Amino acid sequence: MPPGAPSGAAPAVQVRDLHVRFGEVEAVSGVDLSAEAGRATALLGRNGAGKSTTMKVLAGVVPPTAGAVTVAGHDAATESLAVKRAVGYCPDVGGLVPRATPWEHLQLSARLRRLDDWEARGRDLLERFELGDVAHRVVGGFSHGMSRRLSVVLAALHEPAVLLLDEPFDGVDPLGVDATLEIVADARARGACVLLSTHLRDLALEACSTAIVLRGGNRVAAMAAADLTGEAYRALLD
Ligand SMILES: Nc1ncnc2c1ncn2[C@@H]1O[C@H](COP(=O)(O)OP(=O)(O)OP(=O)(O)O)[C@@H](O)[C@H]1O
Repeated sequence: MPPGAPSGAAPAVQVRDLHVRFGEVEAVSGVDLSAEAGRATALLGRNGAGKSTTMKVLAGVVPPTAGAVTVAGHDAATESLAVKRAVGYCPDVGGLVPRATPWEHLQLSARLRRLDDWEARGRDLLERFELGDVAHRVVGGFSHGMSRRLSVVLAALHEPAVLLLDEPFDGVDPLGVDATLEIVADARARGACVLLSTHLRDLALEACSTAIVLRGGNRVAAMAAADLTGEAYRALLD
């Protein structure tokens, strides 16, 4: 079982009536969702639907304004540190230090998480994402796609119980997409729960067995990914 994995059959991620307010803006207004260990769940919806905000709450980065959120058995409102330890989080933007190299990012992440014997896995992940040759180059000069790849590597390094990938395919070339799909498959196979937000319905269906659609801060559908046809998706977005 992955470190920090919940015991028993409770969903790895459980969200009940989540509200998140930023000043006057209600970014999330009453989302319910649950996601199981060993499965990947896609979070879809138009720009501003509340996907990234929901992901940030699940990552322990933004506190819920109201509602009940449990991640790997930890309450996101009161145990954000335990939540941060249990998850691997690829944020939609940012999170990288421009003057540090990929290898230094891995070293820092390993130190913060007190990982032993992480170097071989770190090297392997960089190779899989074709970042081996630039492992010692500062990331300030990286393209958008290279930065996205490194963010996925950092999220996956410690084999988290809950893997949160926010727009991992954004600007990433087909080989990077394949490497990300492999990471998702590996995580599912070792019993982790994966949540993946994307605008790309085809890739969501390829990576995930369940799809959740948000609109205007609300959940408007939760279904088997295979049932989310292009027509069904467009109807949910309108
Ligand atoms: N820090 C913030 N301060 C104020 N408003 C915010 C903040 N973060 C998000 N919002 C607002 O909350 C709403 C939901 O934003 P969010 O980023 O969660 O959407 P999203 O579904 O991830 O969109 P996208 O597909 O464009 O990334 C939007 O109206 C956005 O402007």
